[in-house]
Formats: sequence, structure tokens, C-alpha cells
Amino acid sequence: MTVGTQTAAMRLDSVTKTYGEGDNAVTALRGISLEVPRGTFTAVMGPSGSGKSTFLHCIAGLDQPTTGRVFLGDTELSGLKEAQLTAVRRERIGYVFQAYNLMSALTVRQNITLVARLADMAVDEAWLRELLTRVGMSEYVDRRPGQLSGGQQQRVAIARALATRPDALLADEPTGALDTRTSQEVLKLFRQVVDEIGQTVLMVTHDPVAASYADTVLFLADGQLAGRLYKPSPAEVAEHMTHLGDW
Ligand SMILES: Nc1ncnc2c1ncn2[C@@H]1O[C@H](COP(=O)(O)OP(=O)(O)OP(=O)(O)O)[C@@H](O)[C@H]1O
Repeated sequence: MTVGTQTAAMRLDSVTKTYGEGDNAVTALRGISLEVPRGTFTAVMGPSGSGKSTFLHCIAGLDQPTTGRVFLGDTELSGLKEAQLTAVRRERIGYVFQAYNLMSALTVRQNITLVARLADMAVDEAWLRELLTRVGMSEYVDRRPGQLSGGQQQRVAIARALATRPDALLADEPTGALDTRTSQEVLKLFRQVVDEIGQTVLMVTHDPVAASYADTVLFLADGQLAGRLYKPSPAEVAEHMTHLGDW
């Protein structure tokens, strides 16, 4: 599928990434080109070591490709100076981690508004209320992370990631530490923010069930794109993965 550049939330253009040099060089990405349309939910799967984290880090501007270009909307990340890149990461990309990464000394409200406060941006109270309602945490604004379950902490982390209304929400194994039922709640939440507020979500996962919540599942193998499925069932995802090696 070819998507016009104007509608792409993210675009990779012949991206390669090599770690180290000479005999120790490891090539993690080997010429990835793709567009992620706005307002869609994409899952990335692949065997261990296939390059998923490297891919996500390049899109997030946390790592630079060795060659090729990465765009967030019309902004080419590799063309930015460090201070500009920091601002893009802070204000235009939301990141959700497997381990939640909330600040334990801060309340739910303080965690969610931290980025805005650090960036000297006004906290949009109406948006904050909507986010808290969406993630089902309105009753918990004054609690600290240690007083919440894992699923609740991950919902706070999602609200935090959405607080600046980012162009893209990137998630690295967001359900990896959650039980089945809580995982489903988090995945439904991703689905809702895509369907109801047009958020773009890109998620790396090992779980075929998690991937089946996405509109598109991309497969990586040995640093290359190795297939793509649209709205697949968990069984179809698992079947595709078995052809790619150990996972
Ligand atoms: N900082 C680094 N230095 C050297 N090699 C690295 C570095 N980071 C990743 N690699 C290598 O690049 C390749 C891709 O790694 P990456 O972490 O992107 O894969 P992955 O698909 O996310 O794996 P996993 O599912 O196990 O987390 C692997 O061979 C890995 O060993």
C-alpha cells in the first residue's frame, strides 16, 4: 500500500543500523523503508535479535540510523540538532515501556503533567481530565505508583505518554509485565485512542494476541521487513512467526 507523505505519521527511508565496527560490527537493520499512516495501530513482531528495539529507537529519535532517513510527519529526525531532537522526543513522541517507568515519588497527576511542566508548557486541564477518564484513573490522581497495580500503572503511563498530544505513541512490549486480563485492558485502550481520537500507535510485542489488536502487523527478521498482515487473528500472527525462526 502506498500512502501519501502528507498522511504518514512516520516514514523510514532505506534505514540501516550497524553497531560497532570491523570484525565486531553487527548490522541490526538492513534497509527498511515504510510508511505508518496517521491514526493507525501498527504492531511490530519478529524473532529475538531481529531488530525490533533498534527500529523503535530509530523512530523515537533515541538512536540514529547509520544510513537512511527517519521522518516524524514532515520533520526529518536525522537533520535535527540535539536540542531540537530533545524537544521533538519530549513534545511529539509519547513512549510507553514494559516497566511503566513512572516516578515513584510523584502522584499520578504529577507524573502525567511532568513533561508539560519540564517543558514549561501550560497543563491543559480539560485534556488531563479527559485522559484520566479514558484510562479510568480519575479516582486515583493523588496516589503514588507504589499504591497502584501494574495495570493501573501502565494506564497512567499511557496517559502520561498522551499528555502532550504526541504525533506518535510508541510502545515497547507494553503488556510484557501484565497478566492476560490486564493486558487486554491496555490493548483495548490503545485501540480506543486510535479509533476515537485518531492517535497513531506503534507497538513492539512478542505476543500474537497483542499484535492482533493492531490494524497492521509488520514482521522483522534479521533486520529486514519480512511480511505484513492486515487485521490478522492471533493464529495467523503465530503462523507467520513460526516461519521466521525462534521467538
Ligand atoms: N548497543 C548495541 N551494540 C551492539 N549490538 C547491538 C546493540 N543493540 C542491539 N544490538 C544487536 O543488534 C541486533 C538487533 O537487536 P535488537 O535489540 O534491535 O533486536 P530485538 O528484535 O529487539 O530483540 P529482542 O526481541 O531480543 O529484544 C542484535 O543482534 C543485537 O545483539
